[in-house]
Amino acid sequence: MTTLPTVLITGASSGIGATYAERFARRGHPLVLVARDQARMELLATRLRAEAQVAVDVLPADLTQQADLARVEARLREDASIGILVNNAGMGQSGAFVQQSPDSIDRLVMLNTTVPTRLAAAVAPRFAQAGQGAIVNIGSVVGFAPELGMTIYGATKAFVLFLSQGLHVELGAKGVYVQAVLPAATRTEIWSRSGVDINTLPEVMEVGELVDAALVGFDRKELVTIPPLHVAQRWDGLNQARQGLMSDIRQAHAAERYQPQA
Ligand SMILES: NC(=O)C1=CN([C@@H]2O[C@H](COP(=O)(O)OP(=O)(O)OC[C@H]3O[C@@H](n4cnc5c(N)ncnc54)[C@H](OP(=O)(O)O)[C@@H]3O)[C@@H](O)[C@H]2O)C=CC1
Ligand SMILES: N[C@@H](C=O)C(=O)O
Repeated sequence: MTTLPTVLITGASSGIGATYAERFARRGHPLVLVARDQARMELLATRLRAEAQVAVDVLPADLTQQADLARVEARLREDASIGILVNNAGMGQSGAFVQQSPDSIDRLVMLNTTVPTRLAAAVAPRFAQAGQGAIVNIGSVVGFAPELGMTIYGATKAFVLFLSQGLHVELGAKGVYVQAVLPAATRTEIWSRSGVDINTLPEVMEVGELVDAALVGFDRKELVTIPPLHVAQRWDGLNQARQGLMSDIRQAHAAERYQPQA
């Protein structure tokens, strides 16, 4: 009998993370749940142990606190049963750019960028050494859309996409699978937590549909999975345009249009 890898999921107390926990439990994977709300994770863990007969550990952590983050990193480094990391914990942006305080900027950037990077860095050497393992990073289509006015949030999600692509380049050949999942508006608490009434959004995906679609991409070993993107060629076109742009970067001289006029 093969033992399925344990899945460590951050932000597992609600929304997308809790739904990943449920889906991976149904597939028979043991779980480690990470978030701040211990009572909520214990309830979920009790239900999943009973429903799916899997081992579920609860690891409470405020990932914006260095000591808590270090504990989760240590678990990822030392627990060889963990074979899948789902970097899902994240927060939305409350208010416009000019309303941000230094603290709110630090928290948002840390949770959405530093934390997934540090956790990936904690587990990657072990996965690379083993020649297997998966890192799933939850980005957002907002990372494509500065027009939406969620400047810092969108920038963090653009970072998550780049991080995932870079990790794929560095770790893919070593047997480590990396997936970026880019949801659009999905029915979770992130909206109320950031002061947005979800009922004002024109369209919202249900969280179960989002995670099931993301897992279709996971099973196909897709690098980038965008469940709400209905025309897949749009992504291919964007990627080709990016590669075309790079082929016209010649670093020895400035382009003709920037040559000072005599
Ligand atoms: N819902 C949407 O429309 C979209 C969401 N996303 C992304 O999906 C991911 C999950 O969000 P979603 O499920 O929607 O929202 P939720 O608010 O439901 O979930 C966020 C999770 O992150 C945890 N979390 C928040 N702050 C911290 C912290 N400081 N330390 C540890 N855990 C923390 C929360 O748990 P606790 O409070 O217990 O700590 C919760 O489990 C995020 O990265 C988000 O950016 C992307 C695109 C669209
Ligand atoms: N979670 C949303 C913004 O706050 C999104 O990424 O669509």
